[in-house]
Amino acid sequence: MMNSSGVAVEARGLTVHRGSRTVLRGLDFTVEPGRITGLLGPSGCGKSTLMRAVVGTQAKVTGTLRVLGSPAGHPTLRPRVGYVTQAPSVYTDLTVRQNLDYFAAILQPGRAHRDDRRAAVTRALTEVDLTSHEDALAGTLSGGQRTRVSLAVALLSTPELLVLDEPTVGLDPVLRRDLWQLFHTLAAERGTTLLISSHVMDEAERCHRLLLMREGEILADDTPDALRTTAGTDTVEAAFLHLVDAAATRKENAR
Ligand SMILES: Nc1ncnc2c1ncn2[C@@H]1O[C@H](COP(=O)(O)OP(=O)(O)OP(=O)(O)O)[C@@H](O)[C@H]1O
Repeated sequence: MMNSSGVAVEARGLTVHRGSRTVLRGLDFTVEPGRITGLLGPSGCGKSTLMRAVVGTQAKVTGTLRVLGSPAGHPTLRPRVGYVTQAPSVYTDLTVRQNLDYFAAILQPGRAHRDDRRAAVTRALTEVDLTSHEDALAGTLSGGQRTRVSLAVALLSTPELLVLDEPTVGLDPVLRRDLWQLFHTLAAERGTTLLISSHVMDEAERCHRLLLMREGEILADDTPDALRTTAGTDTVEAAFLHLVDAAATRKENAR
């Protein structure tokens, strides 16, 4: 269930401190439901921190952050929000199916749900195209395959919001393309909202909307087309650089 304003995520004055540093600085943004929003920016700009805040695992968060109509991290959001961290979280000594069986049993414990669990595991394996590897030990999989196991775990509960932290990093072009196809299928056919981080600017073109970040601030919140048009550039990467320069000039003039 979305909130009354039809927004999947809404942040107002979102600020996060890590150690003695202010890592996110009073961010205001929204994430549209049923769309793919890309969170792009250079390494260290705060993408993972923002995602951790959205899924409710980040400490020292101030401001307003509402997710699917509830405060971020609210217990009722657990089955509604899927989160895939940068490091794939799989048990290397279990097979692919055993990994999924294990997480399915946490989500839906008890004998009464055995058939539902089996169906959910089979569906998730199919979605990430790992059916042919279901009996392989996770420890013997490639990095990309492990990422897909993590993604399958996140898909077990058919989440309304899927938060993916650099899911395509280190993958070959074919796997990257296949994963992006899956993301678009999830948005189009299931109405899933996806928030996906990347520091690879060419992935920006695959998103419906973009949040461009730099040094804990949001430089732009728009569609790839609108960003290119406004900046008068051919690519989102060039638009990003244009925005960085404009922000630096504004700061300089404000001194
Ligand atoms: N535990 C911590 N204590 C203090 N500062 C931290 C901690 N973890 C991260 N930071 C700082 O917070 C900032 C944002 O980090 P974050 O991991 O959110 O960036 P990112 O954009 O996701 O980077 P990357 O693309 O490299 O994953 C960085 O400058 C980092 O040094």
